[in-house]
Amino acid sequence: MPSVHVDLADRAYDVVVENGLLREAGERIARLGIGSRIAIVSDSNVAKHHGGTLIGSLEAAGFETTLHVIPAGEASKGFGQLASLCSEMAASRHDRSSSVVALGGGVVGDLAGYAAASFFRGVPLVQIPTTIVSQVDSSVGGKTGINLPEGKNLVGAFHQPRLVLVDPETLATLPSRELREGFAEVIKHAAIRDAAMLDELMGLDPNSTAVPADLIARNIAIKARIVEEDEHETSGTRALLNFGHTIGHGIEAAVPYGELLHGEAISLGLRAALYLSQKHAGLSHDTAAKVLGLLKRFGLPVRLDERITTEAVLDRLSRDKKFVAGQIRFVLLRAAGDAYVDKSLDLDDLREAIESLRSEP
Ligand SMILES: NC(=O)c1ccc[n+]([C@@H]2O[C@H](COP(=O)([O-])OP(=O)(O)OC[C@H]3O[C@@H](n4cnc5c(N)ncnc54)[C@H](O)[C@@H]3O)[C@@H](O)[C@H]2O)c1
Ligand SMILES: O=C(O)C(=O)C[C@@H](O)[C@H](O)[C@H](O)COP(=O)(O)O
Ligand SMILES: [Zn+2]
Repeated sequence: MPSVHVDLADRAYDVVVENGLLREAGERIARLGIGSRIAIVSDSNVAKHHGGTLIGSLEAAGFETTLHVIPAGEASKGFGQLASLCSEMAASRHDRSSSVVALGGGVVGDLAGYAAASFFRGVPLVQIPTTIVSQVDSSVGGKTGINLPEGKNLVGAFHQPRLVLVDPETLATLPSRELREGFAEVIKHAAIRDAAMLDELMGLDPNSTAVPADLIARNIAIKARIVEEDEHETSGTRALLNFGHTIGHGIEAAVPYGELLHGEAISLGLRAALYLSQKHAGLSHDTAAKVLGLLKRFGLPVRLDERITTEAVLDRLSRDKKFVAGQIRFVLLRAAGDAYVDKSLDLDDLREAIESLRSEP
């Protein structure tokens, strides 16, 4: 079964992808040689389906565990839940010999990851992702953090996990909306780095939770190679993973958190980025249509709800980390698999792209 090594000097780790892996989590984590106490962080849906299996496996391997369950959904990725989680960990007498295991989607992974980065100034983190978004994207690369009302992911830290355990079988319990949203990140990876995957995705059943392990691993490898090149997003390579995210994050934050799932907002952001890529980067109509067709095939939104105003989206996106000294660093696509960071666009260009989302594609 596939495994991807993320080669980051003293922060290197493996991402293991294997059906049934959750049941082996205890054994695998024990091999890391970390302390014997573990704070498991999960959410109200995931804990119900998969918490028992994880606790059983960790305890069989000799770990002492505490379980910390946050309410499911994006609204939990904020200071309130971070504070409660850190307090619960302190009250449970966790210390520098403890580790955090995140069991859930990207919300759990980002929040628990940030708690691990900051509790006692940093404790080891293991990610066990249970959504497509988290299996192909958020559990890998070390971005952790929380949202502010002003915008997405505005507070956080880089904290690489010590191990990532991806069990595709955990996707069996994922509802269909949450399954489909994950493909926005898969389509993003294909668009920026793997033109062949765009064609292959046409043959995938959008409603099946039996997502092939090798497709998940291929996405992880795309992300891992980019992260190895530019771990802290300083050279610009890692910014390519933000394709569709400038306007997407603006849309996600313009409505109450959780109303739109991350992948749904990114789908809209991808359509807007395709519009700008055709206009400013010479992207062909055929390639733009192919990517857009995939978003539609996976049932992702491509039209912006009229209740979401363009000004609200611009307000949120203008606080994004990709704005540096007033300049927008926007990811455009020249061709399938060929993305770059453009610095020539202004807010009027973005306004036009948001407006383009009002029409039927
Ligand atoms: N750190 C990164 O690099 C990175 C990358 C991509 C996304 N993100 C972040 O990830 C978040 C989105 O993650 P998400 O889409 O996984 O959302 P999520 O974590 O909210 O999960 C979506 C829903 O699915 C439920 N769920 C999760 N796994 C389940 C399972 N196996 N069975 C049944 N229900 C399950 C959850 O309870 C939740 O209701 C956003 O906050 C986004 O900003 C971070
Ligand atoms: O890992 C990255 O780098 C990404 O950009 C992956 C994105 O899919 C993800 O949504 C990430 O959280 C965005 O990060 P941000 O720094 O733009 O907030
Ligand atoms: Zn994303």
